[in-house]
Amino acid sequence: MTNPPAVPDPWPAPTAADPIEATVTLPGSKSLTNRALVLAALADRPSVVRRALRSRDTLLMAQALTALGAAVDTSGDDWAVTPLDGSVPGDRAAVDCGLAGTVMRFVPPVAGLVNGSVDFDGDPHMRTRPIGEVLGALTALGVDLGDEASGAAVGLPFTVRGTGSVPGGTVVIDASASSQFVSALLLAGARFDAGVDIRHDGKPIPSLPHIEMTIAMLRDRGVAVDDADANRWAVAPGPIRGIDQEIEPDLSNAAPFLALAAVSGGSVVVRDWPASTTQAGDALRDLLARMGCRVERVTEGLRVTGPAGGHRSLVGLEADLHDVGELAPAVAALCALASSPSHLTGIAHIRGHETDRLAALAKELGSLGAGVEEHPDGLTIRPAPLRGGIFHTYADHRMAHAGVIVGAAVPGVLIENVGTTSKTFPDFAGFWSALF
Ligand SMILES: O=C(O)C1=C[C@@H](OP(=O)(O)O)[C@@H](O)[C@H](O)C1
Ligand SMILES: C=C(OP(=O)(O)O)C(=O)O
Repeated sequence: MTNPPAVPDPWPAPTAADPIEATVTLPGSKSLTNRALVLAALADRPSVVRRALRSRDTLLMAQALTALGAAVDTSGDDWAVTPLDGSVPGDRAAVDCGLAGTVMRFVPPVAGLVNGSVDFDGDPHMRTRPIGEVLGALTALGVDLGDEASGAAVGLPFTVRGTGSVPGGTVVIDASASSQFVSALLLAGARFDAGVDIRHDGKPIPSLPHIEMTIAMLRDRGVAVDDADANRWAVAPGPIRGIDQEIEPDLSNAAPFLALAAVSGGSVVVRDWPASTTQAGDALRDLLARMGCRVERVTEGLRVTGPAGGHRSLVGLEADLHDVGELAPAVAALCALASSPSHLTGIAHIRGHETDRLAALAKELGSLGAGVEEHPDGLTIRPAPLRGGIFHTYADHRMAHAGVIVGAAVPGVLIENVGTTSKTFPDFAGFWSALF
């Protein structure tokens, strides 16, 4: 893999002098790639993950599964995966979770299924992201977390002492902080001796489309999942079939590109937009239409055309983003550029994402002049003239996306650490600049 050229820090976000007309082919979905890798590592035969996303989160996942004894060939666009062989090479392994929620939540249940100790840690901020419910559940399901010195582990760093099998069974968790808690247990659950039967007890679970994605991918591989009752999921014990899967483009990462059509009054086509999908990013079709964009399927993919006059003609949005919280930073940036007020609700949980996104959006959009009020579970955003300035990202790829959207409309926006976009997008700055 060739490294993208170095970009200055802070990085001057390009501003659209004219309506942008572009057709883009976006890299693969992070959520689909990392699920496909985990399932391939647990499968009964080799798999291929076609058009895999090559980014920090997915390479960390490939490294983690390799450390546990799988083989992942990441040399091309299609990644061949040889399943785990039952033992951690060298009996002890270290897993770097970086800032990837999917690595921190999805890999520990897998570590229980191999023989050997696995030490988990990650970026400094990762130590604050929630995981305690998954660790508590794993203990209840018979996994040894080996934390006799400190009592029950509640976050990074922690160690899983795998024995090669997990008894499994019934477990109750509170997944109101992250849908990934449920996905984590479901992904590995078929390989537990008794499978897994998960009940959620707590406030509503966010990001439900991501649980649907997990279930659909398990069923594609022959795993029986019972999701007939709300807040309960049961996976029968049995093999996970190794398959070839082509990864869809990342529809959440389509947000800044479609937003570029919206703010510039231009037209952007995202190639290969799936006809049906479990990706949360598909909600952009509805959200952008409600803000005044024309959204249509065309032969090549999905076309969004911004209103004549660009962002000054966008209307504000009343939206509950509970199911699609990862879209909130890009949507908030569009709302800051719109001509009427917006209320974004249902997203308390995004305070536990790569950074406290509600606080970060209020601060950074506010520092450029936007009228942003922060609530416990959302944001109110009122139209106000915006100005240039530094936009801090807090190591959050989606904060960088928010910053470039504002920068497309407002001259003089400087993105601090735009390189943080490498979490889910290779050379985002180069790709974005090429559109202006
Ligand atoms: O399972 C997944 O792939 C994801 C689930 C969601 O997490 P939360 O449920 O923590 O919001 C989403 O925001 C994240 O970007 C990816
Ligand atoms: C919340 C996100 O990521 P993670 O998978 O690290 O939770 C995100 O990408 O918006």
